[in-house]
Order: sequence, then C-alpha cells, then structure tokens
Amino acid sequence: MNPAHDKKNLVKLGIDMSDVDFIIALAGNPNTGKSTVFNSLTGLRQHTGNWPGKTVGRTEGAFSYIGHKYKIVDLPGTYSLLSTSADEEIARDFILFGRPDVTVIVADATRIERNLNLTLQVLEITDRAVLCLNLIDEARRHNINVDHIKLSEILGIPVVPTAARQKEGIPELLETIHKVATGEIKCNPYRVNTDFRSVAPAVEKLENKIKSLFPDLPNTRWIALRLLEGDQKIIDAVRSGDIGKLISEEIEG
Ligand SMILES: Nc1nc2c(ncn2[C@@H]2O[C@H](COP(=O)(O)OP(=O)(O)OP(=O)(O)O)[C@@H](O)[C@H]2O)c(=O)[nH]1
Ligand SMILES: [Mg+2]
Repeated sequence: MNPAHDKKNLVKLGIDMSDVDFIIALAGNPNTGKSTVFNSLTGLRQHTGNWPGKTVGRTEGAFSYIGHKYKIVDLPGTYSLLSTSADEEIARDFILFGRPDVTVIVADATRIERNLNLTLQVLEITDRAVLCLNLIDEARRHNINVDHIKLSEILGIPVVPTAARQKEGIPELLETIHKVATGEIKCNPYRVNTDFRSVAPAVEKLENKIKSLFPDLPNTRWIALRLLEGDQKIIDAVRSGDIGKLISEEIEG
C-alpha cells in the first residue's frame, strides 16, 4: 500500500484525513451522475437531479473495501480545469494540490466527445485516473455504442461503463478504483504532446523558476504550461504569490 495523496495539502484544503488510507476524487462535467455514483459507493443520499440537485462545493463520504478505508470527495461539475468559475477552481485545486490517489472522471456516454475535453485536462495533472462511462443505459437507448476497451487503450486508463442510477457497473468501478489506488493497475495516460522542440526550453526555464519560488508546489509543469498559454488566473496567482500560499502557510506555521 503506497498512498500518493498529499496529506498536508488535503488537510489545508479542509479534508479530515484521520482514518483514511486512500482518497478518491469524483470529477466530471455537470450533470453526468457524479453524485449518483457517490451515493452508490458510500450509501449516502446526496441530493441528485437536474435542478436543484446541482452540487456546489465539495461533499465527502467514506467507504471500506477489502480492508482499506477510502474517503471519496464529490466535486462540483465542471467543463474545464482552466478555471473561470469558483466551482471550476474547487475541482482544479483539489486535483492539483490534494493529489488524490485516484481521480474518477464521470463522463456522459451519450456525449463522450464533449466529456473528453475535461478528461484530457485531468490526465495532464495526474496519472492515476479511471474513466467512469456513466449513463450507458441512455447511450444504449439512443443506439450509441462506445467501444470502452478501445477508449481505454487510447487513454491509457481503465474505462468502466456504468448506469449508476440502476447501480449497474458499480462493483466493477469499485474494484477498478481499488486496483489503481493500490498500484495493481498502472495507468499510462494519454498526454497531448507539449514536448515540441520550440517550446520545451521555455517550459523548462519557467518550471525551474516556479520551483525555486515555490519549492513545494506539485505539478509545476502544468503551471508553466498555463503561464505560457496566458491563463490570467494562474498568472495572477503566481504574481501575487497566492499559488504558493497553501504550502508556505504550512511551512511558516
Ligand atoms: N438514466 C440514467 N440516469 C442517471 C444515471 N446516473 C445519474 N442519472 C440521473 O442524472 C441526473 C443527474 O445526476 P447527478 O448525480 O445529480 O449528476 P451530477 O454529475 O452530480 O450533477 P452536478 O452536481 O450538477 O454536476 C439525476 O436525475 C440522476 O438520477 C444513469 O446511469 N442513468
Ligand atoms: Mg452532483
């Protein structure tokens, strides 16, 4: 057992980490069934539904599986990790700084193309992820057939088809989460190629600078790429030092 999460940062983000072996995040576009998956894994009854079921902020729950204690965090629905809204920031900060042991991306099987945008963004940050291909019953009804095996090969992470409302596929999802958390399944995530010769030196230079300013910041490469893209929120956070706050407070305290 070798947890990959950043306990210090998770505590800073407000997560109670006592009695936890592994931490799981549930991310995904709005209305893909994240809270329904959360409920079926934890036995809790988070409110679900189109409206007013929308999840705001985070919700935590827990479950045990084969002797391990899991904490699972239901994140607000978001189309992107390139934050423009408070909800998107909550999801991004949790994945970026908390570094969950497994990030489960809940996707709508009837809108797979649109959902892959967030999936690829999550795979830029972490290499421990599972794609939960939810609403597979709806896809079937519309004669949409997603080749989940092929998709898994391309993405380099496990893909589990589910119909969470009917609890279909949930045991398989649980088993897969467990295998990724414990390292039994090793992911090899698809990464959009950013190693172009023309930008590589710039990325490296920026990354080194960020590392020297904020030595404990994880995912400095991701931050460097956002700076080069001109992501204003990240630029502001680096300029003001806010991006390192989470960590520097810990060092000072
Ligand atoms: N047919 C079908 N409906 C589902 C499935 N999973 C969830 N739903 C329904 O889809 C709606 C949205 O589900 P939620 O679990 O609230 O979705 P969410 O992703 O948490 O939504 P946000 O928090 O707003 O992002 C609810 O009416 C669920 O009952 C599924 O597998 N099949
Ligand atoms: Mg929800």
